[in-house]
Amino acid sequence: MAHRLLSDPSGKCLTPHGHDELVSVTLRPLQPMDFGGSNMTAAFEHAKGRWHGWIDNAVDHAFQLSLADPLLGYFREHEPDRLPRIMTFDGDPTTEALAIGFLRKLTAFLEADGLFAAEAVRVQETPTNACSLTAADLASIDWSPGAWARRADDSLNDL
Ligand SMILES: Nc1nc2c(c(=O)[nH]1)N=C([C@H](O)[C@H](O)COP(=O)(O)OP(=O)(O)OP(=O)(O)O)CN2
Repeated sequence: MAHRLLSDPSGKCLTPHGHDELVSVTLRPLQPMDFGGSNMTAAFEHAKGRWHGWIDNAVDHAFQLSLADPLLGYFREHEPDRLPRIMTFDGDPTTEALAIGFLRKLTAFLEADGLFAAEAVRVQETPTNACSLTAADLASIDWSPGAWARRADDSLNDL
C-alpha cells in the first residue's frame, strides 16, 4: 500500500510512501462445534473467503488518503479510473485509523453469514510499528474512516 499523513509532526510522512503491511484478525465462532462429525464449527473457507477477496482485490496496492488531501483532486481530474483504488479516511490514514476501518469492514462481512464474529485486528505497518484493536475497543469508538467501512461490499471509499 501507499499513503501519506498530512498531520505528521515530523513532516517525514508528508511524502507519499509505501509499507508492506501485515494484517492479522481473530475470529470467534458463533456456531457450536460439530463434535464427532466435521469436528469444526464452520469451515475456515467461510471465514477467510470474503475477507481475503477484499484484501487481495481491493486493499492490496491501494493508495490511502485523507479526504482533505489535495491529491484526491488530482485523481478526480486527471486519473478518475484510479478512484476505486483509493482508500479514503476522515483524517489521516494512520495505522490506528486503518485498524478501525478493517475491524468495521470485517464485522460487516461476517454479520452477513452469522458463522463467526470479529474479535480483534492487528495491523503491522513496519517491523517496529503496529496497532491492535479489539471488538470491545471498537464498541467505545463512534468514529469510522468512512461509511465504506460499515458496508459489506468491496468499496474503499464513498466517492
Ligand atoms: N501513531 C502513529 N504514528 C505514526 C504513524 C501511524 O500510523 N500512527 N505512521 C507514521 C508513518 O507511516 C511512517 O512511515 C512510519 O514512521 P516511522 O516509525 O518513523 O517509520 P520508520 O520505518 O522510519 O521507523 P524507524 O523506527 O526509524 O525504522 C509515522 N507515525
